[in-house]
Parts: sequence; C-alpha cells; structure tokens
Amino acid sequence: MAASARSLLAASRPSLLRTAFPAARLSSTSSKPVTLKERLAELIPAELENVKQARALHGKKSFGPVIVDQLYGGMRGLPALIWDGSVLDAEEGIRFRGKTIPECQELLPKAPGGSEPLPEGLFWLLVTGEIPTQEQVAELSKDWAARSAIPEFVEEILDRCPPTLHPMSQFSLAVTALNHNSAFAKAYQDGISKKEYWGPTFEDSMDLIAKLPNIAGRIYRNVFGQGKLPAIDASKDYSANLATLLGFGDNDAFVELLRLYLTIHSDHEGGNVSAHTGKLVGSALSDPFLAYAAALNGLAGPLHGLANQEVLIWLRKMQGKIGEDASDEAVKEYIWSTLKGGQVVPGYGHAVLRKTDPRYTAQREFALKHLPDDKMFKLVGQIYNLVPDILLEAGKAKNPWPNVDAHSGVLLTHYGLTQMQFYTVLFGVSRAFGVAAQLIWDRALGAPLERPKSYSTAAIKKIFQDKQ
Ligand SMILES: CC(=O)SCCNC(=O)CCNC(=O)[C@H](O)C(C)(C)COP(=O)(O)OP(=O)(O)OC[C@H]1O[C@@H](n2cnc3c(N)ncnc32)[C@H](O)[C@@H]1OP(=O)(O)O
Ligand SMILES: O=C([O-])CC(=O)C(=O)O
Repeated sequence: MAASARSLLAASRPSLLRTAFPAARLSSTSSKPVTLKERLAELIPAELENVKQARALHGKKSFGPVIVDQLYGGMRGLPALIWDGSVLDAEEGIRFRGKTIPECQELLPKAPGGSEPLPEGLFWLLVTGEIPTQEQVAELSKDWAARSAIPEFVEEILDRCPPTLHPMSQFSLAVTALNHNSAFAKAYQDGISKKEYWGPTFEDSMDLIAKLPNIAGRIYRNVFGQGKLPAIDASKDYSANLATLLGFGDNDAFVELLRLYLTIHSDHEGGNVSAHTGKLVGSALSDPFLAYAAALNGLAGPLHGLANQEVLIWLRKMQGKIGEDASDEAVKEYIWSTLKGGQVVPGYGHAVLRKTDPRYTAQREFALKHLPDDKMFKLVGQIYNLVPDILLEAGKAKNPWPNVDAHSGVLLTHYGLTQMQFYTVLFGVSRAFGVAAQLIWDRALGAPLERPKSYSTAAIKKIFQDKQ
C-alpha cells in the first residue's frame, strides 16, 4: 500500500487501525478478508491521480453550447456533475460501475439458496468498481448489523410523530437527527485536515445505511400498527433483516424481492433529484446524515420517488372506477381521463430514459417467476400495452415508456405490504447506497462546494439584446 494510503487509513477510527495493513498481507496472513474501508484506502491515491490526469488532459475542453432553454427547462442534458457509481444511457438504462442490471444479477454474491444479488455487494461495487467476494459481502452484512441500532432519542422522535405524518417526512426527520452522532461533524469541529475527510464520511455513510432498516421498520410499525420491532440478527443479510423488521422475514420470496429492490433502486447517476440533492448538500460539508435527509425530501416528491405510491393509488382508483377485470377500452378511457384532467400518468415517462426502464423489466421478470397470476401484475401488463400509444398520441411526453415506479408497488402489494404511503421509504433505504458511495468519493477527491451561476429573465434578455 502506498504511504499516502496508509496515512489516509490511519485517519480512520481506532477500531479499524488494527487491520490497517496491505491487502496482500491480509489475505496471506489473516483469515479476515480485506474490508471495504481498506480497499477504498488503497484505491484513493490512484483515483486522485486519475482525476488529476483527466483534468490536465481535458479540463479546458468544451461539452458544447449551453442554450437558454436549458436554464428554463430544468437543465435537461446539461453536463454539470461528476458521478462515478453509475451512468445512465437513454436507450439502454442504468449501468452500475459499467455493469447492467442482468450482469449485476449474474455477478454479485447471493444469499445461500437465493438468486437475487445482495445489495451489500452492490454497495461494494458502487464504492470500489469491483465485484466483492462472498466473504467480503458477509463481513459487510455483519458490520451493518453491528452498527444498526438507532439512538433512543431518535426512536422517541419517531414514536411521537402522528401516524398522519407521511412516512417520508418521518424518515427525513429521523435521518436528520442521526447527525447528532456524526463522526464527520465531530472531526470537522476537532479540526480534521481536508485530506482525511473521507474517513469519517465513510464511517457516517456506513452508519447511515446500517441504521435505515431500524428507522424504516419503526416507521412502518408505528404508522400501520404492526406491533413491536424485533432485533436485528447479525447472522442475517441486510435485506433479510429489513424484511423481518417489517414483519415479512419468514417469506423467502419477499426477502428475495427486497434484495432485488434494494439493488436496482440504489443509484441512477448523479442528476436525479435525490442524488443531486445529496451531493449538493454534501458539498457544503454537511455530514452524510444531513445530506441524505435532504435527498430524501427530494425523493418524497410525486414526480420522483413518490411516484411508486402514486402508481398504486392510481391503479386502485382505476379498479374502483372500472372494476378489476376491465376491458382495454375501459382502461384506455381511464388513462385519457387522467391526461384530460391535467394529471400525469404515474410511473411513465422519464427525464433521461427513452426506452422501457431496465429496472421495470427486472421487476417484471421477478413477477413472471414468482407471481405470474397476480391480478394487479396482469393489470400492470395491460397498462404497459396501452399507455405508450396514448402518451404518444397525446404528443407531449418525450418518453412514453414505463419507469421503475410503474412496477414496484404491485410486487410489494402481492406479498401483503399494501400500505402504499410506505413505498417511497423503501426506495429511500436503497437510494442511500448510491448517494453515500458518491459522498465518500466526493470527500476523498476534494470535490468543491457546488455553486452554479443563475440568471434573471431580465439579465437573459439584456445579454442577448446587447449581442444582437
Ligand atoms: C424514480 C423516478 O424518479 S422515475 C420518474 C417517476 N415519476 C413519474 O413516474 C411521474 C410521471 N412522469 C412524469 O411526470 C415525467 O415523465 C417526469 C417528471 C418523470 C419527467 O419529466 P420531463 O423530463 O419534464 O418529461 P418530458 O420532457 O417528456 O415532459 C414533456 C411534457 O410531457 C408531460 N409528461 C411527461 N410524462 C408524462 C406522463 N407520464 N403523463 C402525462 N404527461 C407526461 C410533462 O408533464 C410535460 O408536460 P408540459 O409540457 O405540460 O409541462
Ligand atoms: O433518473 C432520474 O431522473 C429519476 C430516476 O429514475 C431515479 O432517480 O431513479
């Protein structure tokens, strides 16, 4: 390990110093596999060089013109951010560190007897760009279980929330409150050097992810009256524990669904509202808890993560109005009535994608395997055959195809998780993986405060008047 990597590792918290020696030595003399933090410490110096080189070679090159419509149009297509965990192609969909969803399903470690990837492995991939071993993933599960308890005062905050407060608001409150024990906030107050930011950011990020199941489980049980929260079992993986906290731990298919769900919702490059918000707030050196709570508030919007709730509400309303086995004609009429009412068809369209979202396809394949005869699944399939043509005929949406949110709720409903107001919380548990991975790298690479330039309409008019 390079000397600089060793000093970076020395900045980590004391319990990890014991294992602060090179990966090669670890694998030959110790039965313990290389930990994620150790591997990260090895990768950082090379990546610092890589970024330096990229900037030296390309730093002054242009991506092309920025047009005024992009300022008014939600910055679509504006190259503006660095995000390493994943890249979104408009036609193909997401790749996590270069790997498609089917490739991740094939390559990432699975639970014994399971066939879906463990999200622990996906996190390792997002952080390092590498596929972890089964052993490394098992260690990560154990590490997260060991960090999973939430402070008593956070439990009390949740217990005092009225059940009428939306689960996403409760989620964001609790994550904000975790900032009380932030290693990064403390280290900053203690005068940590910029070069060492990544260490406590890593610790906070691991704590954040580890504590989300207990927060999500508590919200679910409080709001929907599901009884007392069981304890985390350190011998189980993250998804199995989350399923147990929600009361579905005995259902192997549900646990597998959660593994898939948490894997595919984790990251969608950097420009989406939740990821960008997390990065933006993190750039002010707000700690990962504050940054992620902000991200959750963005995820809670109906055009973003809340769309999974909206899809189920829309489907239920449709069934209420036209019955469960409605004809294509009746469904079409219902879709048109939504559009004519000035509303969006939830779960369809996308700011970047121009084809069916591969996350939708992965969930459809799961449904075909596990619940092919489910009535709601059939309705989702029926809608898939009708909505795109209608959106094309309506002539506005640039992408008439379904996104991830068109499918997720139907799967959860099938297993009895019918409380749709809770669905975005599960999305939020998963999205923490992608945001946390980037926060760690942002602090490791010294990413600066974000501060783009804004203009008033008067200024725009003046600039171009002067140029005429
Ligand atoms: C995890 C996720 O965040 S995935 C997205 C989840 N959100 C949804 O499913 C909500 C429904 N979909 C939408 O509202 C949009 O497609 C978005 C927000 C996802 C993307 O928005 P944009 O990039 O602005 O889409 P686009 O450029 O195609 O929009 C052009 C017009 O088509 C409309 N449009 C886009 N999608 C839809 C839709 N599903 N139903 C009806 N109209 C739509 C837009 O509202 C916009 O109308 P306007 O010109 O009157 O403002
Ligand atoms: O990419 C986007 O804008 C929205 C999305 O699908 C996600 O964040 O998962």
